[in-house]
Amino acid sequence: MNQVRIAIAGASGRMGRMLIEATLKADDAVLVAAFERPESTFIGKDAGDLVGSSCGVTITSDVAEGLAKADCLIDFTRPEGTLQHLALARAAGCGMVIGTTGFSAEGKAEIAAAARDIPVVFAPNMAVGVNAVFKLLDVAARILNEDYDVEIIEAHHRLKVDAPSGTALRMGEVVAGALGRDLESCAIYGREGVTGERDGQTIGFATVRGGDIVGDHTVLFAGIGERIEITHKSGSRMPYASGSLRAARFLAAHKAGLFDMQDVLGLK
Ligand SMILES: NC(=O)C1=CN([C@@H]2O[C@H](COP(=O)(O)OP(=O)(O)OC[C@H]3O[C@@H](n4cnc5c(N)ncnc54)[C@H](O)[C@@H]3O)[C@@H](O)[C@H]2O)C=CC1
Ligand SMILES: O=C(O)C1=N[C@H](C(=O)O)C[C@H](O)C1
Repeated sequence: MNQVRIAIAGASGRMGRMLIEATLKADDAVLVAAFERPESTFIGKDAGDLVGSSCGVTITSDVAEGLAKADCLIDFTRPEGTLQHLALARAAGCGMVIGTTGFSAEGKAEIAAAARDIPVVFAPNMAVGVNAVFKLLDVAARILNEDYDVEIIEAHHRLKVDAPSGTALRMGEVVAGALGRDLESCAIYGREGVTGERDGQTIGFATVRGGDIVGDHTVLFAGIGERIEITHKSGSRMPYASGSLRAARFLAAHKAGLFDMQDVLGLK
């Protein structure tokens, strides 16, 4: 069996550790490199030690050298880190799975440009269940159409730095697309003071941050006399890691191109 050679950026992060664990457990993938920032106290440590089983891969900040051994870089870091890694992956001809959220429009354009040379899966949520929910939202929005007010509520742990979550924003894009609206012009990110009555064309977002909530998302369609709520709740980060490995295997069959998890799961 040809094993996919995986490099992981942000190795000591919440997702980095989960990805190391998932890769070490997979029969068809092998961990070949693990990266951290130069100032990290984890540099020089065995990546496997982060999940309780040494594996002989030393955490390094030399991304270019590590990528020379890899088929795919899985990156869950921060936009600025991901974009630096992207340039190195492009130079090395290495595929990339990008789970990082919070990119500006310019950052997204950089990813699209790099994907002309290397294969990239870029998705705000790698979990199969969330990607199923994206499809359900499209169907629900088309059926309910203009008669229901749409509000998107998300909750995450206290350490999350971007808001609304990438997943909530994608949910907004799916619903807006189904209703023929442009999310950029119809999104309302929070309300305060005398806001006036609700404009039926808007899509509202509400963000909750606290404790160790892994990730909850609800899309509420509020009508007259009834409400529909479509909810996904994450109990673990492992579905994100398993989905990322699935994306890495998918990339092995592609030379270049920008994909998301809907492509990986055959949902388009
Ligand atoms: N697409 C998906 O399915 C999911 C996406 N995420 C996203 O992944 C990202 C990371 O999430 P967590 O693991 O919870 O964060 P975290 O804070 O636990 O880990 C981030 C890691 O990236 C490293 N890092 C930060 N800035 C860097 C830079 N400039 N260069 C290189 N490395 C850098 C940190 O040292 C750390 O190891 C976030 O954007 C989050 O929203 C998280 C879970 C699922
Ligand atoms: O930061 C997180 O934790 C998560 N981030 C992603 C997002 O912003 O949507 C995915 C998931 O919700 C967990």
